[in-house]
Amino acid sequence: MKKRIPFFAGNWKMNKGPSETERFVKELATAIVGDEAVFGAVKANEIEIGVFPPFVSLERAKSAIESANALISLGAQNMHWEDSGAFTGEVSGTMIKETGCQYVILGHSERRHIFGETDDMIEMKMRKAIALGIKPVLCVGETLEERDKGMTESVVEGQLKEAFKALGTPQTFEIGIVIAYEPVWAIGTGRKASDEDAQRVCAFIRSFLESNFDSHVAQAVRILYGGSVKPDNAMGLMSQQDIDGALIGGASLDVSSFIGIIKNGMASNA
Ligand SMILES: O=C(CO)COP(=O)(O)O
Repeated sequence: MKKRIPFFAGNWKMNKGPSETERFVKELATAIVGDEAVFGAVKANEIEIGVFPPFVSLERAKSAIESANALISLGAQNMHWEDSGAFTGEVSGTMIKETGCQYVILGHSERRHIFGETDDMIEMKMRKAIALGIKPVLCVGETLEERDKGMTESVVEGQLKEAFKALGTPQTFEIGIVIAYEPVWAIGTGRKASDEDAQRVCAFIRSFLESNFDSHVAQAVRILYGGSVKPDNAMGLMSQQDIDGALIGGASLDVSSFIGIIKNGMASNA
């Protein structure tokens, strides 16, 4: 039996402006509150549900969550490592904190590959988020080419080492750092990693935490899988020992499929 609280997190990417966000959060809240099993589990702190809207929709999401009393966590998809300054187009951690974010996704492969984010940038963001009390959801994962060359573990290990290089102590993790294993080739492709492959890499991440920090950290940190998660494949994933939830892109944009993932995932959380 896993002791960690399963986390079902919807990364909306560049979808849903403020009006659509408000509509969606209301609909999601109604679905959560209206489902006794789901709402009971959320209230008892047995599962966590989170949404990660675009920056401009965060404030609207926050007020919709509050007025619905639906116990939905809120996060941003990125942040800058400085508090303020001449960084045209950027948004700081202090700003997302002020809008009510408890979480921030850092190092998503779309940021790394499309926008050229480096391990150094991600490391600075990690440190800043933690200093501000925002929980990072650190994304790691290999490309198809790296996978085909048998480099999955070495790529993931390199990304973890870089992200945590200045965060030397187990105490750092007390804030509730989350790690998401997202193989790049599985994102938005409909080609989910097999349950066994996803489990193998998530177990590898846990062993990295054990050897670089301590066994308490390794047992406490939640490790999510992301990449083409859908209602019909959530059961197999959530029955894996080291997978504590999902970071969901496309299927989180629709209330019924998001709820479907949560329900199926809850049913099989080993
Ligand atoms: O990138 C993802 C979540 O961060 C996964 O996206 P999809 O669920 O659309 O494959």
